[in-house]
Amino acid sequence: MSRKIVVALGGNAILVDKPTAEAQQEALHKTAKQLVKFIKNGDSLIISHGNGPQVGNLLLQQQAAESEKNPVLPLDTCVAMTEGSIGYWLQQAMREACRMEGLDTEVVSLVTQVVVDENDPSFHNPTKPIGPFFTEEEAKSKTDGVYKEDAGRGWRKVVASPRPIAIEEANVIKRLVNEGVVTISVGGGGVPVVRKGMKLEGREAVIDKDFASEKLAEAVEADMLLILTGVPNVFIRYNTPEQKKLEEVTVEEMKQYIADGEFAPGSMLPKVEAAVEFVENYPKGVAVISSLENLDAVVKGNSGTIVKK
Ligand SMILES: Nc1ncnc2c1ncn2[C@@H]1O[C@H](COP(=O)(O)OP(=O)(O)O)[C@@H](O)[C@H]1O
Ligand SMILES: NC(=O)OP(=O)(O)O
Repeated sequence: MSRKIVVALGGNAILVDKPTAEAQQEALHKTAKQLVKFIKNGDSLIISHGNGPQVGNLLLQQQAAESEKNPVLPLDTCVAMTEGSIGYWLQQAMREACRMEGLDTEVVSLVTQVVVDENDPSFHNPTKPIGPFFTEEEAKSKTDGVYKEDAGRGWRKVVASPRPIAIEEANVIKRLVNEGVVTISVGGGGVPVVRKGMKLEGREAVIDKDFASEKLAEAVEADMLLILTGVPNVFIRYNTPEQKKLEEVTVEEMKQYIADGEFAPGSMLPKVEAAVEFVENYPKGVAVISSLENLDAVVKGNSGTIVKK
């Protein structure tokens, strides 16, 4: 049976070790070889991806070269730039992976605008980590914004991350999906915009790609929201001797684990919250959190952490 699958690619699908264009393209070629298995299986793929490391690096490059003739561009524009660059790498990789399997599937990436509330409290409380990791000492000497500790992995710049409300280009994405085109959209969470009468205005922020992917999954009425990250399953009591793998979990059970504080805010919590939100808002669908390495089993539908009504 053909399924509509929104797959949200996490950091390790794009940036494995080196942040060079070449290394990221190589990682995306490996990712595409895995993802093409869904297409071979007859499924429709609706792809989204993160941009946290890339958008932070782009800002640093701009700051390093700043002059009157070469000003630093606003963050919403930088999100659009990274959505474009990663989208380009990914559409090239997906097209090649399809051809290698004898498939002539069309692939397109779209710079997507995502509507947010201009009064979202996150504009006054930055939480979204971007760019490279620093030591505490390095971070405390920075003067270009707020730096916070990121889930035990080091210190990173943090920026506002409003919740997505609607995807401006949802209808065109749906049309492309219905025509059998593999779409790459809401990359980096999409460009944050607010509605001002007839106009859309960009806002300096980075939307969480898991929440934006959830909105995308609702918009296309996906059978599955698949969040791919660095672990094959979500765990409770993670990183302790009593850690336990979650396999099939109901929305109510997952909500209880969230309330018990089982998931780290900067890493696993947004994924679990996005999974719960999708199944609550679109109960016909399921949400799966797993890793690229585990994809063969996920394609068969019996692996990863599966959140169901
Ligand atoms: N409860 C948990 N269960 C599984 N992994 C967890 C948990 N808490 C934190 N993690 C870590 O969070 C990571 C996912 O967050 P992150 O790397 O920020 O996401 P992304 O893959 O989108 O870049 C996992 O690879 C794992 O190392
Ligand atoms: N925008 C976003 O959520 O990016 P990461 O997943 O790379 O943090």
